[in-house]
Amino acid sequence: MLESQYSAPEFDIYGDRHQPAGNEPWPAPLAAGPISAVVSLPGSKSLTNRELVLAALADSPSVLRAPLHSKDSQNMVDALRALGTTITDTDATGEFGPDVLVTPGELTGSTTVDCGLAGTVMRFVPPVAALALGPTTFDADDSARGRPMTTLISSLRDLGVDINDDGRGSLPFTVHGTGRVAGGTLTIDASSSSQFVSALLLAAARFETGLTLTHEGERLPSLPHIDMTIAALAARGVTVTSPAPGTWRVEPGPIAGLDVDIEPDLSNAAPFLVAAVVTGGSVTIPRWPAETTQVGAELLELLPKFGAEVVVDGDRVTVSGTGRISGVDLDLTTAGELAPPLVALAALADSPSTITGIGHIRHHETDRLAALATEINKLGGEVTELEDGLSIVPKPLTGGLWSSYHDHRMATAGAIIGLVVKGVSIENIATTAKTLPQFPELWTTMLAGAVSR
Ligand SMILES: O=C(O)C1=C[C@@H](OP(=O)(O)O)[C@@H](O)[C@H](O)C1
Ligand SMILES: C=C(OP(=O)(O)O)C(=O)O
Repeated sequence: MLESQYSAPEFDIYGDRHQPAGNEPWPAPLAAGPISAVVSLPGSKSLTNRELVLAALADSPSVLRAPLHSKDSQNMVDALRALGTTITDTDATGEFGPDVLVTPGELTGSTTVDCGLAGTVMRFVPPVAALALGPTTFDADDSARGRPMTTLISSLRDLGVDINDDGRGSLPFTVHGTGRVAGGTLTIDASSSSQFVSALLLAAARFETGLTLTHEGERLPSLPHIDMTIAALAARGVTVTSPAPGTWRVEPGPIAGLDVDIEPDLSNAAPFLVAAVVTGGSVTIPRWPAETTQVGAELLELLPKFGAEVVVDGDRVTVSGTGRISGVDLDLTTAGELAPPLVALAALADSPSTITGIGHIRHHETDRLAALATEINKLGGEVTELEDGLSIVPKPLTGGLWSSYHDHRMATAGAIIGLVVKGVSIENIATTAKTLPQFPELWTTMLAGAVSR
C-alpha cells in the first residue's frame, strides 16, 4: 500500500502550479487554427463522490478504480475520514492517480467537515453525519457558504435529527448524530438542487425504516444526477423504486462493498469538445462509456444542434466543427451543469440563442446566469438574463479580464472564448482544480495540435 495521495498535503491537487506567479491572470491561449487533439480526462466528480459516500456506508471494503483526484474529491475524502472511514491509495496507479481502497468503520463524528466549494460534500455528508455517534460541524469556503441548504436541514430535522444552524438555514451548522436515524416518509422541495434528493437517497438504506421521499415543487432540475444516485445504490444491492414520478422508496438494508470503475468526467469533456466546434477542428475523447448516467453524455445530442458533427467509434467520441456555429433554443433543465461551456459557444455563434430551464444555476458555485452575462458583456457581448436562463446575441468580442467567481466552469468558459478572441485573461485559473486540476495543462497540450491557418 502506498502512502495515500489523498493524505499528502504537499501533493498539488489544488493546481497552484498552474496559477501564474503572484496570482496573475492566466493568458488564455489563442488557437492558431483548427484544433486536432485526443484528450484523455480524469474521473467523474459526481461518480467519485457518490461512490466514496456509499463505500463509507457499506458493510465491507470497496475499491474505486480511476477515481477523480481533485479539490472536491479531496474534501469528500477528508470528510469521510473525519467521520471514521479509512481511505488509502492502492498500489495500482492510472494516468491521473492511484485507485483507492475505502474501508468502512464506525461513524464516530465529534469532528468538523470543510466542504470547500463542493455541493456534493455539503449535501451528501450531513445525512451520513446524522448516522454518526457525535456532533459534526460543517463549514465551507466563504464563496460557498451561501449555497442553499435549508431543504436538507429541514428534511433531516423532519426525520428527527437535531441540527444547530443558529436559525440561518445555511452553512455553518452542526449535525448532532446519535448513531441512528429512524427514517420514514418525507416530502421536500428540491427545485433549487437535485442534490437534496440524492443526499437523502444515498444514506436512506441505513435509516431504520428506509425512506419514502417525494419531491413537491415547481421543478426538479438535473434528473440524470438522481438516476446516477439510484444506479449507484442498485449496483450495491440496495432496493430503490420509484412508485410515482417524483417519489422514490429506498428499502432499509445493507449497502454492499464494491470494486467500481469510475468513468471519465463527461461534463469536463464539454470545454474540450466545444473547443473543436469553436475552432472548426476536431477533438477525440477516449474511454467514453457506452452506457452512462452522466449528463455529459447529452453533449452528443446537444453539440450537433450548434452545427457540430459527432462520431462515436467504439469507446472514442470525436466532435468536429464545421466552420459554422448555429444559434440554438435549448431547455437545459436536465443538464444545467453544461450551461457555462454551451453559453460560451452560443456567444461565438452565427445567430442568437436562448437557453432556458436553468434558473437553479444561480445557486451553483456562483450565480452563473449573472456571471456569464457580466463576463461576456464585459468583452462586448450582448447577453441578457432571463428569469430561468439567458438570451445570447453574438457580437464581435474583444480581449479583457474574465473573472472566475471561484467557479471552475466559469474559468473554463472564459478559456473557450479566449481560443478565438485575442487578449482574454482568466482570473484564478487555479479554481479549475475543483474538479480538474490538470485543466491548464490539458488545454495547452490540446492546443499544441492546432493547425495554423
Ligand atoms: O449530484 C451531483 O453530483 C450534481 C448534481 C447537479 O446539481 P444541481 O441539481 O444543483 O444542478 C449538478 O449540477 C452538480 O454539478 C453535480
Ligand atoms: C454545480 C456544480 O458543482 P457542485 O457539485 O459543487 O454543485 C458543478 O460542478 O457544475
